[in-house]
Amino acid sequence: MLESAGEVPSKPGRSQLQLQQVDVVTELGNQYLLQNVSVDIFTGERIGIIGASGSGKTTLLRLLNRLSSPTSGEIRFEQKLLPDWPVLSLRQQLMLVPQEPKLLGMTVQDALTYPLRLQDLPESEIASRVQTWRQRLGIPDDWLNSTELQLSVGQRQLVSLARACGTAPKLCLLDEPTSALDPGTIDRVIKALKASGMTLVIASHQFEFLNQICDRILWLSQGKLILDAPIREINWAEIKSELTAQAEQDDWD
Ligand SMILES: Nc1ncnc2c1ncn2[C@@H]1O[C@H](COP(=O)(O)OP(=O)(O)OP(=O)(O)O)[C@@H](O)[C@H]1O
Repeated sequence: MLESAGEVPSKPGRSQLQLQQVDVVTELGNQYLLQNVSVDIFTGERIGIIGASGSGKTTLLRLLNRLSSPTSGEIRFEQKLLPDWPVLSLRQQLMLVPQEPKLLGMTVQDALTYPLRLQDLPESEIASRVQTWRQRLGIPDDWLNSTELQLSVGQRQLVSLARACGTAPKLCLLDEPTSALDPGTIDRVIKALKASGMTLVIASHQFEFLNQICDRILWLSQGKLILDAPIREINWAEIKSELTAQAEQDDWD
């Protein structure tokens, strides 16, 4: 039996991110990657996005970070349309941690401090934030001079999570953040992210992880939002069996 994250707050905070009737159509115009997606996300919520491979989870996260634009529909962050935000300012507040994190040739130490220097923070604040997130996520001293070539995928995931969280974004978009992490490290990530108070939107195939951290689940199927429900209403066994049946059907098609 999965132990859930708990009740959704009865009075959520201010609406922070809104999608209204969002469509994304391929360049050739022959396939919907997202179709008529409308969602309202509130400050401090932790949202999980589930769905089969290719169902549109990454497409949605990239849209929210303005790495791509919807074909139609509107997206607002803090009540302002995304195209009206200066892109750097938007990405500092609404940060994406991609599925395959890169350190761009930097050492771990430089990767952790670089985005904080871009924010012009005092050195003491930079050191304190790096230390805090290294401790929360368990990043040891002996990784600091390594580059991504010397790190495992899971180690890179942890570093890119620490790098993003250190900048204290208002909302963090996480694409498969724990896919390569061991169970003990996943527990540590859950504790750290919950304690941060950030709004989180997490795409993941790891139901146990989502169940422990999220208070609401969105289910995408072939680009359509087919479920938007609080965690207490989620029947994981049913979802798993539907996804398995769908995958078997896809194998036959
Ligand atoms: N630029 C593009 N042009 C055409 N098709 C695309 C483009 N980008 C993504 N797709 C397709 O869009 C669909 C959704 O992809 P997406 O990466 O969002 O899925 P996902 O749910 O994140 O999958 P996974 O769980 O495997 O990460 C897939 O069928 C993919 O092949």
